[in-house]
Amino acid sequence: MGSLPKENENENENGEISVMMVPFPAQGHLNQMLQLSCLISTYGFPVHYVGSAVFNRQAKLRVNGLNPRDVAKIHFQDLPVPPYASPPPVSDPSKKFPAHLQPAWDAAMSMAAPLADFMRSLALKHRRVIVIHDPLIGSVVKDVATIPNAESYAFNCLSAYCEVKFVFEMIGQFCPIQRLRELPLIATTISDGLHYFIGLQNEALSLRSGDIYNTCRLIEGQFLEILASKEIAGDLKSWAIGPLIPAKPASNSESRHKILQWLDKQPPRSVIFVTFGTTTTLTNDEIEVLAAGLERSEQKFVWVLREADKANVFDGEERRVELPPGFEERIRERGIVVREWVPQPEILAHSSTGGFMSHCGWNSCNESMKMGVPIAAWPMHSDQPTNAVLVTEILRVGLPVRKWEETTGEVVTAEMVEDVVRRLIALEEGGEIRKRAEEVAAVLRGATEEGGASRLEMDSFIAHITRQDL
Ligand SMILES: O=c1ccn([C@@H]2O[C@H](COP(=O)(O)OP(=O)(O)O[C@H]3O[C@H](CO)[C@@H](O)[C@H](O)[C@H]3O)[C@@H](O)[C@H]2O)c(=O)[nH]1
Repeated sequence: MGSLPKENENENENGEISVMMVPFPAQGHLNQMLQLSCLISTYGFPVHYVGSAVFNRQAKLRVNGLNPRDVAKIHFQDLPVPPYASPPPVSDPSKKFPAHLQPAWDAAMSMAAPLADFMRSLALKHRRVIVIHDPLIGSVVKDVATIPNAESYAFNCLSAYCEVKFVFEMIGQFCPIQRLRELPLIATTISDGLHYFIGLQNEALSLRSGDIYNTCRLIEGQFLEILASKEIAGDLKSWAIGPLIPAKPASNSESRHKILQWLDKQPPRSVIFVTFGTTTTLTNDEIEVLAAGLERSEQKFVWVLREADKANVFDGEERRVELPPGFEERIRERGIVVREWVPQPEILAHSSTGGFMSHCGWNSCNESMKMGVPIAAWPMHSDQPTNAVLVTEILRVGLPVRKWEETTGEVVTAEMVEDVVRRLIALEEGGEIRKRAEEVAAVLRGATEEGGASRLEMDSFIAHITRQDL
């Protein structure tokens, strides 16, 4: 274990409480945990962000929409993990789930012992230690049960709608929401390895003292109520405190990214932003279809063409994904393709961005909704098909590229891409969806400002963890 971190002077006010954050090692989870870390730190607590050196470095490097000054207040604690394989992602249309990340997740399980030492060291110095962990990695904090003045909370990085589907699937009971029953089991969209891994976390999850959700009660209230029911949550308290992504994303670099400079020159709401998170590897056929569809739509676009992350993003070169011959020359006047990491929240917040073709990872959904950008939903795996239904059918802030349950494998065509891009950017239908997206954005922004619904729940969580009952 590294040397114990120092705590800032401005943290004295609440110095009797120390908070430890334990993220699941994958980008879509690291950044939500970092956003929550920064929010908690504004209440004056020392916040320790705990993980392997590689994943802590990744979280810091890819700070997303957060103010670097706020991130600087977080104490990153590197814990040892054994070496693990970092193979390249697989491009297989029938297996979209990033099973190549499993070695990193398995290695993270060995953090339990050093993490327990760290918890104990904090527990000696503070009245109470609060451990906030991703439910996907709950077993590494199981020693919380042996420390009288420590308690743990699960921070759920999925939509409440998806959590409902997931929970009823896990307990094997009849899901009360018919639309969720119609969707394929989540277990069929993840790898067997992750399925087994999740099973390992469940026992430790029973130790938690409450649940935190990165969503807003004003848009997902009915699903949060199901999750809080006696049948599911017992007597556990829960708090919906999101979406955590700042409404005005801060820039994390000195210079303005070239995509933002390009967007500066485009008319308002004229550009579709196309990107599929950090766990998607498109097949060559999908790349061809997407390229042809974007070209035929005759709309402006920004396309981030990246492969899924490797288990160690610093390990070797990323494979360069190739486009159909001549594509980039033909679209030069109205499109831009990049292959590197981009400031996604800033791009979504740009006034020229009029739509977002997305795989519907929960971060992307939250970012898009908070910035008021309508979504063209092309889900790939895991929670994404469920999120796609949430945003297109329930919240009505997007259109499906395809209906997940009606198609399988390689069936998105260039015509489908062309059609959805036109409808979203150029046709009246898109205007109506945009209006709805702007309404939802106003609700979410209000909720996360001081005195708003999500911020009040955060205040309530803070009041709970600082209660005087020890
Ligand atoms: O060039 C890039 C690429 C990604 N991002 C950010 O990376 C995050 C990606 O997260 P998300 O949209 O949730 O997609 P995934 O990376 O695929 O996230 C995984 O984790 C999510 C949270 O559990 C799940 O909802 C997804 O299904 C799962 O694949 C977002 O914050 C993006 O803004 C960038 O800022 N720049």
